[in-house]
Amino acid sequence: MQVFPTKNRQVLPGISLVEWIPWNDYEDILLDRCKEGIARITINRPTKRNAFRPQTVTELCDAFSFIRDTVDIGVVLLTGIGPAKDGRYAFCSGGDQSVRGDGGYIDEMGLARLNVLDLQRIIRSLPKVVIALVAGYAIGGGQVLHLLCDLSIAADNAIFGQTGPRVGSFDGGFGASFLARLVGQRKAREIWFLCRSYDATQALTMRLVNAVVPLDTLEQEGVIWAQEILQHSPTAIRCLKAAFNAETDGMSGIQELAGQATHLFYRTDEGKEGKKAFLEKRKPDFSSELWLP
Ligand SMILES: CC(C)(COP(=O)(O)OP(=O)(O)OC[C@H]1O[C@@H](n2cnc3c(N)ncnc32)[C@H](O)[C@@H]1OP(=O)(O)O)[C@@H](O)C(=O)NCCC(=O)NCCSC(=O)c1cc(O)c2ccccc2c1O
Repeated sequence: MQVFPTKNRQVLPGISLVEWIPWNDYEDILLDRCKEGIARITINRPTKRNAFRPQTVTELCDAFSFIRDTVDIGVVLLTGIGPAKDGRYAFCSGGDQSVRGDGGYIDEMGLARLNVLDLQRIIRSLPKVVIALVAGYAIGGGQVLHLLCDLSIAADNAIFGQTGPRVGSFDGGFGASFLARLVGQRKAREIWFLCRSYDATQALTMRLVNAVVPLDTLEQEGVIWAQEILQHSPTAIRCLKAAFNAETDGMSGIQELAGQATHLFYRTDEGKEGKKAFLEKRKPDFSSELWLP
């Protein structure tokens, strides 16, 4: 992947606390990183209120995979570019209805896709912290994306809502069940059944977001939160994320948490002895290991 020359590109209003370095060339998104260990992904379709088409989602999946493999990045800020030419902001307005066909959203090959579901799982299982920075609309599948981020900071102009039952769609996965975990069954049913909009203060009250800040300080706040997280133990954070997921994500959540345990075990002398003995064609010697309480 190409690293471009330094150029601090602005995607939200306000002063940047870090220097963003463009990181890869995409059509629908912008991927930047800074030397402090933060990546920033920006949905860049302002004329559509940052709605996603299959290509947008493919690019987002690619960016998250790249971030996963970059060991000096610990936190990702996910946002939508703004303002649009009409002065309005959007985090993301969900699936691009203009390319919706029978069975999904039509990609360049003419295939109907719901590939945002893949993206949801990628964000969920990324062993790093993802923070949504929501300016303006987080609607439909865009509201679900913000929901799937570990933390969410809203600008004071943020508007959240579901439109599925109005536009003939629904997300019965994380979009319904994880929402209910966050805001409670009654509120989640209200959000989906009535398709109303909720402002940033209402979102904070129902615990849909962690904080509300002035629009001009949204990115700064995200960077400050990221910098605080980055001072802490990467292993503790990744195990905690897996532990939170295990509580809600069934067998795949347990798999993630167990994977972290295996990852740690492989780094111990005890774990290494098993492999070493196999390769040396001898019985493993675990006699120096203690059966700890
Ligand atoms: C987001 C809005 C409330 C903003 O309203 P506003 O009045 O500010 O702006 P406009 O409506 O005039 O929009 C400006 C401009 O953007 C276009 N646009 C906005 N949103 C979309 C969109 N989602 N798709 C395509 N285009 C969009 C709009 O047409 C205007 O274009 P012009 O050319 O006319 O200037 C409001 O725009 C709004 O309500 N948008 C639609 C929100 C919506 O219904 N989203 C889809 C929900 S369904 C979904 O997201 C979804 C996706 C999935 O992939 C799933 C997968 C699996 C399960 C479920 C899924 C799912 O539910």
